[in-house]
Amino acid sequence: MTTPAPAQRTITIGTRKSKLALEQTYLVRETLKKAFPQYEYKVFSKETAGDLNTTIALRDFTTKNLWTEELEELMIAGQVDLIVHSLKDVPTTLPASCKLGPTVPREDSRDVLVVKQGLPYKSLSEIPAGSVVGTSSIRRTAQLARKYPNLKIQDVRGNIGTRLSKLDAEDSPYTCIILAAAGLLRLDLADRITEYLDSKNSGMLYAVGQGALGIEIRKEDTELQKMLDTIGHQDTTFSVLAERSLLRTLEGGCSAPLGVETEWIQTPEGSKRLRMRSVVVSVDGKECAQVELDGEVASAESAEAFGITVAKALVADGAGAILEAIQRNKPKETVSTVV
Ligand SMILES: NCc1[nH]cc(CCC(=O)O)c1CC(=O)O
Repeated sequence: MTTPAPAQRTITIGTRKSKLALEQTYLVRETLKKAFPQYEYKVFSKETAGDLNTTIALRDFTTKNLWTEELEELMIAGQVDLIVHSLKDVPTTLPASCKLGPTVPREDSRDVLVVKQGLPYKSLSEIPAGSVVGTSSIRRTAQLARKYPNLKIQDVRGNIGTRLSKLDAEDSPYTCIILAAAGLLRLDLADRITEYLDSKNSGMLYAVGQGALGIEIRKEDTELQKMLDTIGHQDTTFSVLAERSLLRTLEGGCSAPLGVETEWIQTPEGSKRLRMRSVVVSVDGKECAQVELDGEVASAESAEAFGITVAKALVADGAGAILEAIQRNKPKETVSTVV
């Protein structure tokens, strides 16, 4: 005798409508489908406040959680069951009834240089003094001001495709722009990458969570939690927990000019440690706090504890004063979301 199949749950995945957001959502859907073929999967996409307003510099927005809030409301109301985000756009504190689950392997987390089509420059160090670099990120701006004080920085907004067209336009002011590698790679635009930036070649560190996906669910949804436990990639999950704990502890929110670089280091004894480089730079590039630490990270708890340890070391190195100065100079209630 065969037992009747249990009623099949349909899992609705919420996402923004951008090409990148949809690509990332399909990736999670396919991973889930492969591990749990017995479920039905649906995608629900929605334009968020962040997508709809492309003129105001994002750091002047006054609504919080530009990219995430509306989708979270739908999830709390039960209309979607899971949201796929670019993790770096997810605030460090979530609504009380939501949480992030374990996540899939991270894409390349570095920033990249993209040079205007037709120009010969091969690296950031070759860009001539006085050239205009496009970025709207306070983190990229501050680090560029510190390492490349002779370059000029100008806002560039819009999704990745829009930014590339703005760069390549004949009358464009930009010589180059800085983007996340992950977005370009996921959109099959690797040929636009001129140089991968890191602590060694350019001193540029990336945003907390960059290149990773944030998979958000309702706290009470133990079924989906278990499914994510199965597909989750532990190295990624632990590194981003540590990075987000660092950011949360510094309390700069997304507006902190905080750069990180994490990597797993194999010890001679055969265990692994998480190495975290971190930097907080004043917007003009004149002040800088930086710390590199290795941490014993073998659980969610130790990952979060390590983030706090790095935050304390950064504050001891002067990060507190830099962040306070930024808070003081900002209009009240304003949050920056371009990271
Ligand atoms: N802030 C926008 C944003 N959010 C996520 C990505 C790219 C993908 C990622 O970092 O995961 C980008 C574009 C960029 O910074 O170039």
